[in-house]
Amino acid sequence: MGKVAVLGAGAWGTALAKVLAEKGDRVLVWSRRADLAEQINRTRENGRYLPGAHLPDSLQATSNLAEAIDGCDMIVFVAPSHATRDVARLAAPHVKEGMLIVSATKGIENDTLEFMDEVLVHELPAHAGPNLAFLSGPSFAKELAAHLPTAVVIAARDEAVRHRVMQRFHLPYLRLYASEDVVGVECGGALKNVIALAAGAVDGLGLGHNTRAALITRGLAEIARLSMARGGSALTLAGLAGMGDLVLTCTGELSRNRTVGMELGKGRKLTDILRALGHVAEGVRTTKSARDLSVKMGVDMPITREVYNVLYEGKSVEKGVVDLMSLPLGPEFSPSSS
Ligand SMILES: NC(=O)c1ccc[n+]([C@@H]2O[C@H](COP(=O)([O-])OP(=O)(O)OC[C@H]3O[C@@H](n4cnc5c(N)ncnc54)[C@H](O)[C@@H]3O)[C@@H](O)[C@H]2O)c1
Ligand SMILES: O=P(O)(O)OC[C@H](O)CO
Repeated sequence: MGKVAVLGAGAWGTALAKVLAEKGDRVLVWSRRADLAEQINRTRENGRYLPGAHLPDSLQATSNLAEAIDGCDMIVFVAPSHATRDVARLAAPHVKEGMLIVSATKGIENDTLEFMDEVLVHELPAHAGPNLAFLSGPSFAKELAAHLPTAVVIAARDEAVRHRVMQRFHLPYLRLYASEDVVGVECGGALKNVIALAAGAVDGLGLGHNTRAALITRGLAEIARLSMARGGSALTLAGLAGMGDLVLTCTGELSRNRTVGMELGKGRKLTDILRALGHVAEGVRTTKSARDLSVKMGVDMPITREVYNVLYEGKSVEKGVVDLMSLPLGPEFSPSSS
């Protein structure tokens, strides 16, 4: 077994670090906040982001990034997407040849419109390419930490890297599937959060199961359109990183993105909702990136557009629903239809 650096001490970083420690690795979790690192080491629990999950002694936390990476053979990037570039820049001087690099973050950067694949390749050009893998799929941190059976995808362009990373995470309660479609897996993970905001919003408005099912299905259609326009495979979106994660996030009560949507649907203000949430809801920033990407690439993404209008243009959820229902009628399946 080896030593792993997990860069990000939120709910997901802590849950994945716990998995790796239970598998037998020595794990150092990097927290940018020294007080959180100290609290994790003292109490064997991340009381701020993953309360109630006991952390093994082989998992330690540190606020020293160089110490976290020193001597490790795998680095897991799991900060929120808007922080990944900064974390990668801080990590870059310490990364050594041959280290496996895994991203478990789901999101698209604002401004550059880059997915984590592109961010990491740009910031770690000497290391990220062949050794880079992505972990995605339907997985709430709290349920994984409680050992509830979970299945996710490991995407990497290199077959040996896929295999090595799958072996590192595999436990009786965590099953991994391999994919070579990095683009599709990243699109599914990032864009399901946007659709979950919409699904939460219609639930918050009190609309029915028909509405939610329509949103999930048509949401998947527009995720697939963007993914295929970027070179991803349509089949990936029928899998764990596509439909699997979309269904989980649009229906699961643990979802932060769905919660934000529900509160919007009930008429609360976004700033108030985010302040009370206390965790990242990646869909809020990713909606802007996805909308900009859809305009730039000429891909029709009507649900994403309406979520953008609600979040950033002050449109009401009710009007967003009316406008989606009034779109021109057309075929269910077409590369461009809404
Ligand atoms: N929580 C889950 O169930 C889950 C599951 C799968 C994937 N993810 C993904 O994992 C990523 C992280 O989510 P999370 O649930 O751990 O978030 P979280 O809200 O629980 O924690 C966020 C963490 O990031 C840190 N952070 C914030 N800004 C930072 C910065 N600028 N630099 C360094 N660290 C910073 C915070 O201090 C905190 O430790 C997201 O992309 C999310 O979509 C989460
Ligand atoms: O709680 P959410 O909405 O950030 O979703 C968490 C995971 O991405 C679910 O797979």
